[in-house]
Amino acid sequence: LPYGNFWNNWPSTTTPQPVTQPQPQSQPNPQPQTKPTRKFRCGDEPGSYCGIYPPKQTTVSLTQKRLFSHSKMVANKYKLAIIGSGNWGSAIARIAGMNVQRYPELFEEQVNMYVYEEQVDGKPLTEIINKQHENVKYLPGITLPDNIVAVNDVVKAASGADLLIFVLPHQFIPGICTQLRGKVSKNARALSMIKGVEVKDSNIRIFADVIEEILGCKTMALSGANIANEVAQDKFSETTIGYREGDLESAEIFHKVFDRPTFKVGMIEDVAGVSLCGALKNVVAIGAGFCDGLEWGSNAKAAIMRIGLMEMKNFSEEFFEGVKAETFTETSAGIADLITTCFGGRNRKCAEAFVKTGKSFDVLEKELLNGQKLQGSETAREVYQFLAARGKVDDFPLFKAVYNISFEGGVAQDLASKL
Ligand SMILES: NC(=O)C1=CN([C@@H]2O[C@H](COP(=O)(O)OP(=O)(O)OC[C@H]3O[C@@H](n4cnc5c(N)ncnc54)[C@H](O)[C@@H]3O)[C@@H](O)[C@H]2O)C=CC1
Ligand SMILES: O=C(CO)COP(=O)(O)O
Repeated sequence: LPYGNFWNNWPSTTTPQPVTQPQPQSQPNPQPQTKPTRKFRCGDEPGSYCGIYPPKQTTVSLTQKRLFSHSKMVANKYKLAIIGSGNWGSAIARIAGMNVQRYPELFEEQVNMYVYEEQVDGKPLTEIINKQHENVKYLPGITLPDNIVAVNDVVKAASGADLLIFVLPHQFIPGICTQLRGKVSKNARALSMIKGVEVKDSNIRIFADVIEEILGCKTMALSGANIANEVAQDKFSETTIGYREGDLESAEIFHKVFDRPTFKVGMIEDVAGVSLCGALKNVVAIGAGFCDGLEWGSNAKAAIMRIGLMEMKNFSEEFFEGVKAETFTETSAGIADLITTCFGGRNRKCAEAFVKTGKSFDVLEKELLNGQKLQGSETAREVYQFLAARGKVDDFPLFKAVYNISFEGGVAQDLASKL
């Protein structure tokens, strides 16, 4: 693997490694040190830094020192709770459940997983999960580790947790966080895996900010090219943690929760960029699905993806501060997730069916997804409403066209002429 050098070099033992500082070479005419023009370089020469992951030696020593001297660590172990149990929620619970067993010195073994209770074949889903260790509705055929415990009360599920992972369809987050308000320690750290945005009139927020504001605990984001069924089968993929300015320490703890040989976790100091990539690529995937429904072929889909990437980046840079261009072009959360979703995701699938059947997205979600939720059509509506409130709709012709075709009766065949 060409990038194997810098994804992750976590040690297999907990023994701190000595840091070897590179010795300066004596040169007859030393040149003044020039800063690289790019903030991040990609390559696997020693010391290279792809922007996704810091170089090996620094990371190993820093991480070990910080994690193992952290006051929480000395007193007791991190307790993890997963808030959500859909297709991705269950896949990520499997990963986290295996990793907390891999690092028993760091984490408490039991991981509560909040399950929105429903009856499946006459039995509560929580009961089925706890007996069979399988989420038969949202991730059938995959065994969950037996330290994952399904809990149907979100406050009980989160009780005592130091690390909270939010992985629910975005429309349910405000309700869930309101139930949790005041019930979660402000010292807990949270991570949002939600691919969506919150829009209220001319205001827009990423869900890491929504969660942080309601619960009062530091929240970062994880997003990537992660079709849940593939991750659950241990097919290789990458993902990206976007962390707050200066908070690499928290990111490193979550890195321990998720990183595995087949699930490589990169990190970048850009919580907004990572979150917005995850939300906006779903709108582009609706456009890609329209292309498939129209049987326009690969060139057309590539064009939608190219234009979509530009709109994702322009939108994020215009309305959010500190977003990094390289999040879009160099991380799994950016270009890689756009590609996988436009080829293999639920949004693409339903948008293809939208064109072929003429049914609405609400109907198709029910008919095709068996309880799973579409995020892209709702995000298209929310982004359009936000842009309309800001008077900026015409600056984003793809987002505008996806909304028009999805909700205003626009003709899918006119997609290209609208761009
Ligand atoms: N499935 C995938 O491949 C991936 C999904 N994501 C993102 O992860 C987030 C969660 O998606 P999934 O886990 O796939 O969910 P899902 O779409 O598979 O499942 C829907 C979930 O919502 C729950 N639910 C239904 N009504 C509810 C209510 N009123 N309150 C609370 N929960 C309710 C259901 O019980 C179920 O767990 C989304 O933002 C999605 O975009 C991210 C990466 C991959
Ligand atoms: O986010 C995803 C893959 O990274 C899944 O996308 P869909 O919701 O379109 O299936």
